[in-house]
Amino acid sequence: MQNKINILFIINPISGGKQKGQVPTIIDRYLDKERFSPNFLFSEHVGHAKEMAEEAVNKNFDVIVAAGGDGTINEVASVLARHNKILGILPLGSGNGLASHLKISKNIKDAIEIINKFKIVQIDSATLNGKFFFNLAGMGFDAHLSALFSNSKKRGFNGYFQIGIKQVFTYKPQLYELIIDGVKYTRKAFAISIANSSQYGNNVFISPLASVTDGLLDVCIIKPFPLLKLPVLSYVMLRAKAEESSMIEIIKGKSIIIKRESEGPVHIDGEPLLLGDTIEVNINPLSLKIILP
Ligand SMILES: Nc1ncnc2c1ncn2[C@@H]1O[C@H](COP(=O)(O)OP(=O)(O)OP(=O)(O)O)[C@@H](O)[C@H]1O
Repeated sequence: MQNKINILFIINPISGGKQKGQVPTIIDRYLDKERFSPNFLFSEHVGHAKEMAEEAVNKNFDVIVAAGGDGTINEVASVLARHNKILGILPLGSGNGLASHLKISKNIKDAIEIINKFKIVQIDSATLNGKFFFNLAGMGFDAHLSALFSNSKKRGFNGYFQIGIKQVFTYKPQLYELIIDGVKYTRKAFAISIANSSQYGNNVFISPLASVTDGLLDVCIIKPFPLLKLPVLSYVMLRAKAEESSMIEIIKGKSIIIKRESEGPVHIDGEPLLLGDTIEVNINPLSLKIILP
């Protein structure tokens, strides 16, 4: 008989605002144990999933499953991309942007079935000032919101929505200078998202035609807009119509430099970070092995 594959599940107990105590039991029930030998660890703080993933790759784990949202995936995948190991996803986050783009079911039993089938594909990753991201990074309103969200006790889609709706009334657009594959653009923007995948999560699309295997990033510039047009912007994103809308400009590229008015927050896969006024983003084509449907 072939050796079993050592697979580690790193579970974020707080992602998505749902209890995860039963998750190991459920995985144990549905995972193909002829093929896999499972282990389970819960993250205890920000950065812990990354530390555990580092330890695991040094201990012969070839597959690590991030059981959480985009932040958990980011911590685990940042390690796996460097070590050429395989990522699995159980989407148990609030937005689940990357998992939604990749059509990984949010039903845990179905998501485990995807792992059982063990189809491995390579996708692009990107770095922002040297830090990996896999779904979306951004600045402007997005980053402002994710900084507030991470300091609040609210989680889940409703949490995001409640904070977002208050902030949209007071946020002021910023001026940016962008150099995308050597071409210069000056734009005032409400937000700039740099998209590897198509969506923030919860089927809110910023770049509906984005591909995680095209070797390109989509720089999505949300132009300043009067508040009266907020429902239109919401419609555009929920109906995946950014390409047809005059409210969003999308420029594709591999190498992006953005100079902004001042230092401030950015977000990397939804997790906020304070950075200086110059941001550099690059794509790493087909650099992450991942289990996909
Ligand atoms: N035990 C813990 N206590 C507090 N924070 C944790 C713990 N374990 C992990 N974290 C942090 O929780 C944050 C949020 O995780 P994650 O992004 O997976 O969930 P989410 O925000 O609910 O989902 P999504 O990003 O898909 O919207 C990450 O920054 C992660 O580092």
